[in-house]
Amino acid sequence: MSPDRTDSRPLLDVRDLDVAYEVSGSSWRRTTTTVVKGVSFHIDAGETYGLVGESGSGKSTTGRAILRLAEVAGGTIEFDGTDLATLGERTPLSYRRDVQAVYQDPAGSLNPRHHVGRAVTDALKRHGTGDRAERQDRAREAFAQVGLTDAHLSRFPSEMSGGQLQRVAIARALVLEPRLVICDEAVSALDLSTQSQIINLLMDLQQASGVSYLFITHDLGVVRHMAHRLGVLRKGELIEQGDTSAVFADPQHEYTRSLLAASPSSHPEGREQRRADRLARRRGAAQASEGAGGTAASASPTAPAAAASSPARPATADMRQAGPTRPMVARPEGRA
Ligand SMILES: Nc1ncnc2c1ncn2[C@@H]1O[C@H](COP(=O)(O)OP(=O)(O)OP(=O)(O)O)[C@@H](O)[C@H]1O
Repeated sequence: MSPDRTDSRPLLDVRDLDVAYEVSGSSWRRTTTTVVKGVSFHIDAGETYGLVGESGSGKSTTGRAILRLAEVAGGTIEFDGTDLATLGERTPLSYRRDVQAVYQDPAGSLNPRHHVGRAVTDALKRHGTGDRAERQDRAREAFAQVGLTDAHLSRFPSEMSGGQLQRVAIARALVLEPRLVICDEAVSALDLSTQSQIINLLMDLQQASGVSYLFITHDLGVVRHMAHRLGVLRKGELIEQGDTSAVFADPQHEYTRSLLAASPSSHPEGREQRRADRLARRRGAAQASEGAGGTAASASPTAPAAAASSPARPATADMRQAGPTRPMVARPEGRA
């Protein structure tokens, strides 16, 4: 299913969000510190919104507020037109089903004594889905969707790799057919090749189901490939947001520029580009020493061309629908 929009209302609408944590346990004097300040953004159906910023900038806290795990001190969060503040203290099952999360450490959320298949069947059971046989069928289907086999269902977490466990976490989230998945550093702990596989898997699943992602990461390279739009958090404030390609091409804020400048060192695309640059330099040097005197560009059409033609692509990723060429989801008028 493609992410067709039938109306202009975003799936998630966060407005002027403040989140504060209590920093003093004293019963007579409650001291709080506001770590998310006046943050506003929206996510449309079928869209990926990247939330980036350095450590401690409030990315996870924003995700936690949407999941109702952190108290909203100001502003509103609307999901499909419903203000979460009106839902009452106990989060309704329907909301818990609609909004799922995938975290950095999948093993941490899996019971080491249970087969991983049970994580999926238990999720279905908690939400009252089907009988035992149906839940097992659904788990099998979900595993197949994320590239795992029936044999994986009866493995323990300790018998699986990090990438396989992340697939289990994704299967567990998606089997509930959520409308929004908050991916909080969901690929950060994976090696580059597995990271690319999981990113492509998430993008494929989005294409198939129309699910939206809030993709929280400090890795700008990942966001560049995943996100239709992105927001940059700094010290709890959203200092810049816009279409991913526009922000990368022309960052408006000095802080965004410094983040972008710092990102090549932490991402495969940077490594790939540096590798190509190194190759080009070596070839240039070799030519110079042979007395050819050619530049790297003239000496080696392939290396600089590779660097120039794929400035934004991780070396290991299958970027079928990367960044700017991905079909954009229609946005309501006047929105960032
Ligand atoms: N439970 C808590 N109680 C008090 N302060 C907290 C709590 N959780 C987070 N903080 C503080 O809130 C700020 C934002 O933290 P948050 O985890 O949202 O940042 P982040 O951008 O996700 O960082 P990282 O990339 O390191 O995960 C930090 O200063 C952090 O120390």
